[in-house]
Amino acid sequence: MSAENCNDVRLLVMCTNFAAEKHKTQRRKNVDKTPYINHPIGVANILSEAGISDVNILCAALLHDTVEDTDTTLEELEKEFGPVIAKIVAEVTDDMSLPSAERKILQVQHARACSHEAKLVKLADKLYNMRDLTKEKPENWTDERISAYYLWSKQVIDEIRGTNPIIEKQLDEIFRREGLIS
Ligand SMILES: Nc1nc2c(ncn2[C@@H]2O[C@H](COP(=O)(O)OP(=O)(O)O)[C@@H](OP(=O)(O)OP(=O)(O)O)[C@H]2O)c(=O)[nH]1
Ligand SMILES: [Mn+2]
Repeated sequence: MSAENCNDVRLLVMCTNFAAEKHKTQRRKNVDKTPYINHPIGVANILSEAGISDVNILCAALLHDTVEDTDTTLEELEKEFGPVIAKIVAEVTDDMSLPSAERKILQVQHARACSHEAKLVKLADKLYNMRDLTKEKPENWTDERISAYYLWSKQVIDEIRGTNPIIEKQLDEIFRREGLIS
């Protein structure tokens, strides 16, 4: 069954299954080595909780790290799930051939030009990762690296404010607690 003939529920299940297969050998960087798929599912859950019901956005959230972190290509996503979902994923995918520091600068520079759909996925991605950071330090991360992640996340978020008040309020609670806003 091709994506254009699918109902929304079918599409969501297909994307969840696709992401689970692609991330199946990956783990988060926490001590318990949580399965990586918890992250994309959690990002989609943040969006759903905030009232987002656009299936293309929720599917893009489920798939958002497949191209960056697995052998998945954008062409594959387009073939499986259509151009709308593939484009949102493309917008939130870093060029992994570049050094980490350069990717971080580019995220700040490119954030504002992203589509509304991609900005929503970005907000939820950063919220999930910062919540993880407040729960537990990733293995081998120094306090300085954690502080730098909060600071950089705020730089990205500051470029895309006005996208979703519910998620931005939750982000601001974290930034306030970290002393990055008053
Ligand atoms: N906080 C946290 N992050 C973890 C953990 N395990 C894996 N990650 C991933 O690590 C990335 C952040 O670590 P960095 O060191 O800054 O990433 P980098 O390798 O791409 O430079 C996030 O990627 P991302 O989702 O692509 O987002 P982004 O940071 O590129 O926005 C996040 O999903 C964990 O246990 N805690
Ligand atoms: Mn992510």
